[in-house]
Amino acid sequence: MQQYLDLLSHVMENGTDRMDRTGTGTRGVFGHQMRFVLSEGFPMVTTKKLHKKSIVHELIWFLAGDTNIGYLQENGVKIWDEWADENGDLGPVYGKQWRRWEGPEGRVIDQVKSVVEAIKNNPYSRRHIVSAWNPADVDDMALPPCHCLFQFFVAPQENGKDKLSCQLYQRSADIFLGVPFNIASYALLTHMMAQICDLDVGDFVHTFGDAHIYSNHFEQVREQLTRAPKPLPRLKLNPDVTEIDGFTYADVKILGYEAHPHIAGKVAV
Ligand SMILES: Nc1nc(=O)c2c([nH]1)NC[C@@H]1CN(c3ccc(C(=O)N[C@@H](CCC(=O)O)C(=O)O)cc3)CN21
Ligand SMILES: O=c1ccn([C@H]2C[C@H](O)[C@@H](COP(=O)(O)O)O2)c(=O)[nH]1
Repeated sequence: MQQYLDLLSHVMENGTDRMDRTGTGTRGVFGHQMRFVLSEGFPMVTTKKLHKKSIVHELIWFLAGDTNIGYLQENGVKIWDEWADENGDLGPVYGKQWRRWEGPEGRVIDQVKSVVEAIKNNPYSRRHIVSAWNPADVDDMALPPCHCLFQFFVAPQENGKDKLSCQLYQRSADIFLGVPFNIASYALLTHMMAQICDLDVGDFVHTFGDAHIYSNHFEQVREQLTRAPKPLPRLKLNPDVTEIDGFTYADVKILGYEAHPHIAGKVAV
């Protein structure tokens, strides 16, 4: 995960200090890109311990089209608690847009299902896109989507089997708390999509708009930068799952995850 450590030190050294919506203050850059070759290991940050549970349950929750934190709470995942209303609702956030985008005349679009079909039937298309950024709905969301658009790309390999890559555009990124989750989440999604479409995994490309470190995370970041990255774990998905809606928590195994101790930080609300 040298790419992640490079981003931390790049922003610490070259970022611009600004005030932000939460009143905390950030140091940030505009525009950055990281690339993870998924066949080399599962990109989970090793310089602080991450909660596998939060990452996997959150993705399953997005894929279920759910926008109420009830499922997360039942599974001990608290990362969305601060943004939910008294009924646990977040408004039309990721799950809604991924699975039930509402178009004109009541048309409902399942972007995830459409992209699975398109990858299977027309793999080299340049239109394999899912957008969570729905301008008509943004004002009703508890938080406008940060990881707002992703695209898949299928390419031939010498072994004769095609491979699937994914690129995410993240408009706003909390590098210390959010980004380690976002990397692992999209890497997991890419593995799931590849299995469903009978493809190998290619790269996960992570592209950022405003990539920032909150000022109350500087100390934690300095600590992390003293730590040496460890070898990456491997992901093992249950090979019997053949549909994107078929994955449960038990179908996702992360093997050999060795990390430095957890470093706590306050989330800016
Ligand atoms: N400021 C901010 N940063 C974010 O990363 C973020 C938001 N807001 N709002 C919406 C979601 C919620 N996300 C979150 C929220 C909290 C943690 C967090 O507190 N992480 C701790 C504990 C993790 C756990 O309980 O599993 C960590 O140490 O990673 C991470 C991501 C990502 N998003
Ligand atoms: O998946 C996520 C979700 C949120 N974030 C961070 C990025 C920002 O620090 C805040 C959102 O605030 P805005 O004012 O709406 O940009 O949450 C993240 O890094 N990853």
